[in-house]
Amino acid sequence: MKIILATGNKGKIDEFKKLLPNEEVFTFKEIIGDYEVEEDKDSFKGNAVKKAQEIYEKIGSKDAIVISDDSGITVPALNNEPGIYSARYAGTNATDKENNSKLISKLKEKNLKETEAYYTACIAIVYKGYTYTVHGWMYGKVIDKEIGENGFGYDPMFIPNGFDKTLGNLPYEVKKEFSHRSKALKLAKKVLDIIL
Ligand SMILES: O=c1nc[nH]c2c1ncn2[C@H]1C[C@H](O)[C@@H](COP(=O)(O)OP(=O)(O)OP(=O)(O)O)O1
Ligand SMILES: [Mg+2]
Repeated sequence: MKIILATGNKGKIDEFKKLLPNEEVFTFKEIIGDYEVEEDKDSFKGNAVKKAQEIYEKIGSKDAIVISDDSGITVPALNNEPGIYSARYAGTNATDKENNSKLISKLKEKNLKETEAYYTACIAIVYKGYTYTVHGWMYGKVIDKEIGENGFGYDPMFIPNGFDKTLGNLPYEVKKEFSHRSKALKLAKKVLDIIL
């Protein structure tokens, strides 16, 4: 099956390719080149739907299977920041490093060495003009420093429940078992089984 990912995030693309080893996975950039979808909705679902629908329209083939992912990390002790603003926490086009530094300063302001946090992923599928959405979550805590180089984004600051290391220091096999993205994609595969 040919699947087109409506994402420009390299970390997500690597994970989707590992999670879909038996499918032909393309990124939208390989098909239509550079394109930016404005993420102006107020939920992961709103932005995931917008990204998948806009890329599906741009590609212009009814039979294309387009999959988007809108995701982020929520820290209840910081009034649920950064949430849907995770990618632009430190400003438009902020790097992962800059976003992590901002989260670290926010935690330090509140003297929080560690606190509960969770990742959310909403995956939207668009096929034959119809849109389907599924969600997945991963629970754990964030710490006020970055440890390890594995993963991407906030992973060096995130310790999943049941572990004592950050995702920066855990192999991808662990993240693959429990991640918000893996869980959402399991549901997305069930949707594809039904609609294709
Ligand atoms: O597994 C994850 N491990 C670490 N960090 C993560 C993860 N999942 C999402 N995140 C963070 C990265 C980014 O700061 C934000 C996603 O923002 P989000 O708009 O969905 O993605 P993006 O702008 O990087 O790429 P795109 O919109 O093209 O899919 O949450
Ligand atoms: Mg984005």
